[in-house]
Amino acid sequence: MRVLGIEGTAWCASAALYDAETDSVLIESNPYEPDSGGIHPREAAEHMSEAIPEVVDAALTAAEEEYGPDAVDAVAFSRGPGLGPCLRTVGTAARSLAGALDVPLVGVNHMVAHLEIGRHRSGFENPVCLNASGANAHLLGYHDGRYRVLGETMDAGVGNAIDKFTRHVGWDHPGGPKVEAAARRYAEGSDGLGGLLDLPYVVKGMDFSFSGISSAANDAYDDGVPVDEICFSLQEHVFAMLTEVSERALSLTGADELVLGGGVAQNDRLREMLASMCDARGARFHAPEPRFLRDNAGMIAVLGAKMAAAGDTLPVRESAIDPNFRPDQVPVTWRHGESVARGRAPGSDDGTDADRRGAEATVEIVAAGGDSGEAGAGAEDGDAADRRVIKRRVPKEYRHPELDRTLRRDRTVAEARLTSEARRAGVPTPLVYDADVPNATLTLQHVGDCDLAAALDDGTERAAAVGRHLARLHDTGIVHGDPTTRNARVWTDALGERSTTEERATTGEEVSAPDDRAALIDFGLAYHTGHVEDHAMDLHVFEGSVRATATDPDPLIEAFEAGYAELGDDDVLDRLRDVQGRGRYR
Ligand SMILES: C[C@@H](O)[C@H](NC(=O)OP(=O)(O)OC[C@H]1O[C@@H](n2cnc3c(N)ncnc32)[C@H](O)[C@@H]1O)C(=O)O
Ligand SMILES: Nc1ncnc2c1ncn2[C@@H]1O[C@H](COP(=O)(O)OP(=O)(O)OP(=O)(O)O)[C@@H](O)[C@H]1O
Ligand SMILES: [Fe+2]
Repeated sequence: MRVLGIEGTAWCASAALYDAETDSVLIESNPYEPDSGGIHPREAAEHMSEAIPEVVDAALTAAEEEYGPDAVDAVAFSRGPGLGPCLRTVGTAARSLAGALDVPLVGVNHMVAHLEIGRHRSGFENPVCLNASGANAHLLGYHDGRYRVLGETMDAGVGNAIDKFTRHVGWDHPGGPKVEAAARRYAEGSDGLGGLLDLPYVVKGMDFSFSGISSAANDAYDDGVPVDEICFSLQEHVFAMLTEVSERALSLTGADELVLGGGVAQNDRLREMLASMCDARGARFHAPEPRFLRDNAGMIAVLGAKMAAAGDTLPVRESAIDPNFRPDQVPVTWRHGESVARGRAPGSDDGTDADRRGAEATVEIVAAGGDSGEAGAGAEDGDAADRRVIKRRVPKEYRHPELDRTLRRDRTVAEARLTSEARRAGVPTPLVYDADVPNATLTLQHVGDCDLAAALDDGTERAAAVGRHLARLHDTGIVHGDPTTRNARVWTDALGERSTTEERATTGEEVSAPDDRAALIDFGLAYHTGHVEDHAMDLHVFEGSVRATATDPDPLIEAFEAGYAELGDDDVLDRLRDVQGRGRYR
């Protein structure tokens, strides 16, 4: 099969021919280069009108020279996301070409193409994908016929966040390569260990935000901080955030393969950090060559061929473009019926016997021994009575040592403090026996029999309990920051069997029986806030983790929201709808 692909979502007019038999890709591109400032949508659309016919003609001529008049079996095009006027030009060109050649039309989601090209080139079976492009930044994982958005930016795309700073400085578009060069200059001038500006680092579970860091970088420039130092610090923070959430996604899904896509993936430092993180956890990492990273029609043609082979073609009347086309809207027809093995099924390692490794920390489970009065007072009844957890936030090689120290210290302090505060607010959490801040190590009570992730099949009661726990937490002005199915621990004995005395004794509250079936752990990203938006994000993060790991997420999510509604604020649930409805592809 040979497919002609057309791309033109924003800046790159491109056409490509993919020959599936030889796995060869020929790409013809013509980029739009703004005279000043960023991408102007009108100018970009004018560029597409001129350049798309040219690149299509060049690709088609090359195809017919090599393969004769029947060179093309299907025409694939980027349907979205992207700028409406640009997408319309591409759509029109694709429809008329498919008509003229009398071949099927394939509508490709541009972000899924950024993912699939990495999967295709690496040969990985079921990777998590980090899309680091101009207008987007998100993590995708395949589950049950769809690519789920495991985490994403809460505001700007990663390239746009960097370009916002370079525009402020007066540099030409695109800014990313210039920031990379300036950062390298700075690192070389200081043996890679140059001082780091303190910039906002915002991660909530697998979601993240760049708006604060772009503004802080602009302010630093206005205050006279040398621009190379700002570029270096900007990269160190932004890419560490992306690497951290990627590691969390690997940990949550149990995947052991990561692929990278998008224009920002051309950055050496980002690739270095991701490779280092994967190496440290025994995962495989792949970033395709640069011509497949920045926007290009090669990736559209390659995915187009897989879709066409699966019969996933479009009648012209249904081929409208979609500027807000999300990757999780796409039925993944070309992987239909695939049973995908994970390195480790989510939650299969239930943490009862083995030592654990989360995304941030190693967790060692130890017997407290007979010498501790504390453990006797607080520990669970039954077999696990004497077990404790030693949680060490290990240094991460991939991030700058200063940032690494700060994050490990701050999170250890936050976790010790807020785990205890939450407990006082009536939320079951482990007792904190010891906090060794210089070594970023906590000694905690061992709670639960397994992670909620391992008990989702029969988890509605527990999901409701987690909803009530978050409502109690929010009511005291705390957000958890990372309430995933791996950060809720549950007891697996039959409902009602377990005594509730311990919780009553420690919280002073009469908890209903199902509520002590689940405890919250891992308060390292928790903080105080009364903002409805932050509370809603907690719910959003939990639901995202359920969607990423449960076979049948809807009843769990319903139970979770009902639990939250019992004790929580309706405004938060309303805001959750808002958060969910917000398209980020503008
Ligand atoms: C929807 C579609 O139109 C959009 N396309 C897009 O954003 O172009 P892409 O080629 O994936 O990425 C361009 C971005 O990639 C950045 N970039 C390019 N080279 C870079 C480098 N060496 N370091 C950092 N950023 C870089 C640019 O500054 C620019 O922000 C997308 O994929 O989100
Ligand atoms: N107090 C505890 N009682 C029982 N098990 C625990 C406890 N603390 C941690 N664990 C186990 O260890 C795993 C990792 O712990 P934790 O989530 O605190 O680490 P982390 O590295 O911060 O993880 P992540 O960032 O991936 O959520 C948990 O999913 C759980 O299985
Ligand atoms: Fe792109």
